[in-house]
Amino acid sequence: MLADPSQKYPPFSPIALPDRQWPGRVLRSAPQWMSTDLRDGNQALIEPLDGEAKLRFFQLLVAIGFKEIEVAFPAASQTDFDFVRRLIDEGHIPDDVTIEVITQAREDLICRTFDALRGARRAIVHLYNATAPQWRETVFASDRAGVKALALAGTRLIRKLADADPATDWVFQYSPETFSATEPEFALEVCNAVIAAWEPTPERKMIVNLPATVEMSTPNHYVDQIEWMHRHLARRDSVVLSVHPHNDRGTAVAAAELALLAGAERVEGCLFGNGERTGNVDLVTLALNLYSQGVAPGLDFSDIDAVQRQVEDFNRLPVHPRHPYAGELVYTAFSGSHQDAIKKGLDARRPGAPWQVPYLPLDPADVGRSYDAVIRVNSQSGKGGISYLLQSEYGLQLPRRMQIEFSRLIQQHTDTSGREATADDLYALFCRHYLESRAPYRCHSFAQQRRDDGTTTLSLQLEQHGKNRSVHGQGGGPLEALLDALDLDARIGDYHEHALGSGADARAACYVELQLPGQPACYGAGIDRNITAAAIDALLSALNRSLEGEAGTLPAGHEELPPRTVPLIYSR
Ligand SMILES: CC(=O)SCCNC(=O)CCNC(=O)[C@H](O)C(C)(C)COP(=O)(O)OP(=O)(O)OC[C@H]1O[C@@H](n2cnc3c(N)ncnc32)[C@H](O)[C@@H]1OP(=O)(O)O
Ligand SMILES: CC(C)C(=O)C(=O)O
Repeated sequence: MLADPSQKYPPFSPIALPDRQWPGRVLRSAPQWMSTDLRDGNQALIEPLDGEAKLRFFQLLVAIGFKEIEVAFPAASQTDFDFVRRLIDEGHIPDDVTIEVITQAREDLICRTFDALRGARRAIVHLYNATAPQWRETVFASDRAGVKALALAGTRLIRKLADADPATDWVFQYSPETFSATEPEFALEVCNAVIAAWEPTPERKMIVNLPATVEMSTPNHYVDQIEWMHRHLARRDSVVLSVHPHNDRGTAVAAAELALLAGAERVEGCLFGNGERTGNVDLVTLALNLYSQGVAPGLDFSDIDAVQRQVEDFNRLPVHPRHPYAGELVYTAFSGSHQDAIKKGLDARRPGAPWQVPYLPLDPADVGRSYDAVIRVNSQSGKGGISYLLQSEYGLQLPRRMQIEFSRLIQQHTDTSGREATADDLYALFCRHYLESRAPYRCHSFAQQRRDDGTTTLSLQLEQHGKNRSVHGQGGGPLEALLDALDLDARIGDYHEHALGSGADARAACYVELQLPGQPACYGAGIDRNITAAAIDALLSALNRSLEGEAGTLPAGHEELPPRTVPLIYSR
């Protein structure tokens, strides 16, 4: 790269528009959408769509809700010509949908375009020619007058052919291609000449489409150009002002949104931003940006995954995992503090209340995504995400201090593997560390008795260091009785239980925090249909883990047991 790029890349010269109106405005309604997936998108594909794929793509666009669809450049290829004919001849165009086709300003191409459209109920004929100095000189070897004459000749021929075929409701669209690189007063001169030649009326409007064929500047400058045109175009009430931003600088979405503030009424683009080079503006993002600001976009992305799968299949191009609203990872949080905040936000949701989940601008359910995908766990994750997944996928509600302990274990695991841990991985690790910690102590069977004085006696058949033993103990509840039976000088800190499932299949999940003398506290867990069995297993799991040296995973400041706030165990 150059140390000083200013000679090679002179900066864009913005238009002067000190009284611009667009910055203070707010978008309150959706624009007229035009999908050019089958034209601008298609011309940018490594393998352009065949007729069959075009038809299925067209049907997808109709199902999403597009009312204007640019279907082809019919004079460019037999495939495109035949596709337009097929749409018309086989009656694939719903009454409320208008097809659009593009043509250069060349007589033979325009005539062929009309051949393709014969018999259409309604059609937009889209004429384009580049107007910027570089194209005037290099492509057309011409000048301003020549380029304007080209546009006028094309317009007049289209008008003649349209007038000769009144059975079709013709709509005319003109695009000064390379508009954003064109001197504004020349772009205006050409557009106004074309408008005068077409003579649109408020009842029979024409479309003037102002493309950022190549994105030349920050969006504010493009939008100043749009507002200036909006103010100066002739017969403004007879013109639908349209924009067609490309994404060379990565700001096409911003350019389109601001252009709508500046007076544009229509946007042309492609799903997921397919199109020449860096793509056309992404209509999915534009629509869902509106939706997440409370504006109905008129396009339906309720099953965004299905739309994405089909578009990837048609275009043979992947949608980026971080693509706004659609990417595989966009409803996912890996980092601990985000997961914590999302979990709290999801827990606090009330039906009918405004969506207020931190870090998620859109409810994933509205686009057919599930909450399960919201949180994923890697080495950057904290207890919030881990416990969310364990709870949502397996119903396990770990107490807070145990969440901290378990998240340390998961972090060791993900640090070592360098990989994401799925909910299944988390559960497997939970089983391995807690539920399967069955040595040196394991309970085979027990009998419990509750006396009139409120004490519990417990008799157990235990396996201890590989040997079977019978032990007996008593206490205020089964856990105290178990400590007594084991003759253990240990303290029980936290105790937590909840049901897993319901009805006849319900099981109890118990979590016990135990501290052996001189050792850090440590959790154990047990799950059983019998609640006392689950509690005994949980205590023995904590004991085994302590004896196996698994204690000590609680971080600094958490080693000491807190004062107990719950009774050691239910008395039933
Ligand atoms: C920005 C956009 O996306 S615009 C749409 C662009 N899409 C496409 O080009 C895809 C389909 N195009 C094609 O298949 C071909 O270009 C065709 C069939 C339309 C024309 O093919 P060809 O006749 O071989 O011409 P080619 O594409 O090389 O075009 C160059 C000629 O067209 C002229 N031309 C280019 N654009 C236009 C225009 N809008 N109006 C009139 N003439 C034009 C050029 O000046 C050049 O003329 P020259 O040969 O006298 O120098
Ligand atoms: C012809 C126009 C609309 C175009 O595709 C572009 O400028 O990118």
